[in-house]
Amino acid sequence: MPVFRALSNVAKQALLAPACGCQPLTVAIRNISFSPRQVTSGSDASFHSVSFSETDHPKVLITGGLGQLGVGLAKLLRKRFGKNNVILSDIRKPPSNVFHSGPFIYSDILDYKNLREIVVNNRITWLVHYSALLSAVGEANVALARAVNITGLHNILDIAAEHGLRLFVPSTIGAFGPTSPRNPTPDLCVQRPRTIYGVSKVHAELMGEYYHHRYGLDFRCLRYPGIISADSQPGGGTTDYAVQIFHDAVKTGKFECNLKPDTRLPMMYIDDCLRATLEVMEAPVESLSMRTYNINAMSFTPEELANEVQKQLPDLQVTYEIDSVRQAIADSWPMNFDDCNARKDWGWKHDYDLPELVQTMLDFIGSDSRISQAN
Ligand SMILES: NC(=O)c1ccc[n+]([C@@H]2O[C@H](COP(=O)([O-])OP(=O)(O)OC[C@H]3O[C@@H](n4cnc5c(N)ncnc54)[C@H](O)[C@@H]3O)[C@@H](O)[C@H]2O)c1
Ligand SMILES: C[C@@H](O)[C@H](N)C(=O)O
Repeated sequence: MPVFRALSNVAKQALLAPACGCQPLTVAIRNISFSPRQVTSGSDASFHSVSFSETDHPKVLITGGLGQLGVGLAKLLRKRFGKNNVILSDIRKPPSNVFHSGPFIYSDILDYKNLREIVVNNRITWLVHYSALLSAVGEANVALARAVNITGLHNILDIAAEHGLRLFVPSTIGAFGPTSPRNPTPDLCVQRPRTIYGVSKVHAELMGEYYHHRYGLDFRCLRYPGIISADSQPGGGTTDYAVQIFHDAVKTGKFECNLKPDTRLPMMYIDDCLRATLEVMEAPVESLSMRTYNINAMSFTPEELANEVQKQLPDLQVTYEIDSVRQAIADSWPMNFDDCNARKDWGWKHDYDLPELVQTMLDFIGSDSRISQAN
């Protein structure tokens, strides 16, 4: 296929050419190889008949979409861009309500060709890369975390650069470490995390910014705090206690916390997190003075959270059984996040502080458990 060889040569030349900050190139990053599944008879005609009205909305692919955050993000983006313009993907089987709520596709981010085929066949323009192993599960399986969080990211970056996508990759408070300033932690400071999760996220921030400067990739990244949600379960992180306390408080009236009572960490309600993600993706390029931003909402300790929950459920009993792995991780993370650049550049503003968070979580979980008791 001469055309593929020619493109491949362009890619090689571009990679060898000196970096030029003023005129970034978007080129094929890898040697392009022909995938027979990519062009099938019958699909070709519709592939080329793009109507202009269709291009008004982005066509979004969310990887790792069945975790704590993906389903909620798909719901928000579908409301804005239309149901069929947002495709959720994961390697797990979706529950039936998710499967029936909009397009879902199997996608393993370690399978480069399959990923490229999905992007091409669906004419994806925005990619939200949520697949990852979080901090605690990452420490329990370093080899897998390295593969998913680092090799998987390389696939995503190359596909996004080759196809001119706008790419969102979340980072985390976990991208900082014990030598970072912890109270508050600014956007730019020492980043020497001690977890494979944190190391992989610093790598993602740097690689994304490098692809932006070198190839013109429209890379956008937010460092999320611990995210708290009522209708989706966290995937094995250090901040998971702040979700579990609500479920246990409502269901059993007892909660055993795996972090010390005075462990302070930045946290955010999921609605704020997902709205921030949409806002930074829609922000005009000229408003972005950086490509990786801290975002912040609140910061509390387990004791402060328990006190706030006890204002509504005074009988809640909290005990502490410390998990040494999670505690060591939490002790190396920021206590407070400085997000002044996000507020200044693209107008970031959170809605939920601790009292609103607690009220919202208890209302949701309380009504959910009343419904299941009635059924
Ligand atoms: N939830 C938080 O508190 C939080 C905070 C900071 C940053 N983040 C980041 O946001 C993103 C989403 O977080 P989450 O809480 O939804 O994570 P999660 O652990 O709940 O979900 C991750 C998803 O990735 C999928 N996955 C794993 N291996 C895969 C593979 N090879 N190919 C495709 N998918 C694969 C899993 O099946 C899972 O559904 C992650 O990148 C995470 O680092 C989350
Ligand atoms: C903070 C975040 O990245 C995730 N919730 C974790 O604890 O690993």
